Amino acid sequence: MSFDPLNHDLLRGLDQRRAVLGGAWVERSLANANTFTADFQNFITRYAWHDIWDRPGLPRKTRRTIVLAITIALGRWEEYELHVRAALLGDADSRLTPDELKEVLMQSAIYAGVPAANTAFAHAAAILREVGPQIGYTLEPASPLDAVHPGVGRAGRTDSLPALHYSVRAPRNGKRPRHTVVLSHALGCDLTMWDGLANLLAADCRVIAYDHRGHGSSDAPAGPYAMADLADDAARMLRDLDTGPVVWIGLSMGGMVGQELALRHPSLVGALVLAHTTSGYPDAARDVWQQRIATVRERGIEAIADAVMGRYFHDAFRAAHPATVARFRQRLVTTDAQGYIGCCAAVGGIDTTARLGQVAAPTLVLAGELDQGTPVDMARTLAAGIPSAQLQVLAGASHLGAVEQPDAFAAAVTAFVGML
Ligand SMILES: O=C(O)CC1=CCC(=O)O1
Repeated sequence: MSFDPLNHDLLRGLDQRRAVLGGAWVERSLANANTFTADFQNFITRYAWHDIWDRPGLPRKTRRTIVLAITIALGRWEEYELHVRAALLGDADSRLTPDELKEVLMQSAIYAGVPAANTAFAHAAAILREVGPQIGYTLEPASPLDAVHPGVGRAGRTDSLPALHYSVRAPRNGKRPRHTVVLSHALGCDLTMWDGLANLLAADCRVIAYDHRGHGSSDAPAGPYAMADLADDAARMLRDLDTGPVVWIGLSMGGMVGQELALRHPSLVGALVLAHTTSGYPDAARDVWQQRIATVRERGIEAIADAVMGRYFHDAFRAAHPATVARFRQRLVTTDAQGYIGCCAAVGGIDTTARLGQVAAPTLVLAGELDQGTPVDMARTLAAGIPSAQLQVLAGASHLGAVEQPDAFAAAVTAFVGML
């Protein structure tokens, strides 16, 4: 067997170390080695940089994150600073943005303790001041009083009445929003039904979610309401928030409000996603809405809750996701009964079919293959009536398709929004 004079592990380790920490730092460290430290440098290059960092099982970015968290937890500030700098300046695939670094530090505050995170923030801020110009980042003054959870957004209420509770997520990329998107929930739900989609869209859009009157934390005035009232509510909120034309994404009742908003306030609607919704019910179904109102009035929302869950989610979903169903059921039965009844009247009375031709906004109509509340035929009527509408049917979805099939729903919405 021939003897290979090269120590491949050492050379591989050096390559990896250069890739993670930068060539200049590694050359300096090699040049500074001496009779006392050279063995140790050789050892860590092979064992840390080759044996561990060269393992393909985790992406380099994940390994960077692990090192940051551990050095914070151990208070190894020299090593931490080295890796913060390297993480911010690293290659495009493995570098951390300042916002991602912030998230690592926030999480470390919980797992390693606030004093450790305090020091970690101070060191990282000093490094950001230094490398900011290289990575296009400027530390600006900002008040902790203005800080909001980025996964929830800034909550607010309209000054005008009935007061509507809403949340606004700013685009996470810090740039001008690509669009302002409004998420409008179904009957008996609230704005939290949109959390997943809202956070996805907030990558580059301003995202507003709100509670309809009679729902969530919005006011519940005495009913009955008409769909025009709910659309005028939305218009009022959008004017308060100075949105200009929005991409309206509404599911079921939220889609009905979207239609009426586009008809009554066309300048506020740039595009529409009408999901699991209808432009009108046949007479028999209108009677069913009147029966539902009577039942809730006499016996409360609890009396209809199981039937509603049966329409919102199909059997297999209910069996596989009992906690999700329980959460939506709890939301439904804790909805203000007067507000719920008021909205049932608006939903039962929806009647836009004859006016759909006036909807000018580009529209995506989404239907659930298994939806019994608003069957696919109702979606076909919408798509046929709205001049620039396209129809997409989500296979295997029932009424709350956005909850049953969040990925398919999000894919359809993001593809549509991406084309606007
Ligand atoms: O409550 C239902 O059964 C279905 C429904 C109609 C309007 C809405 O938002 O959900």
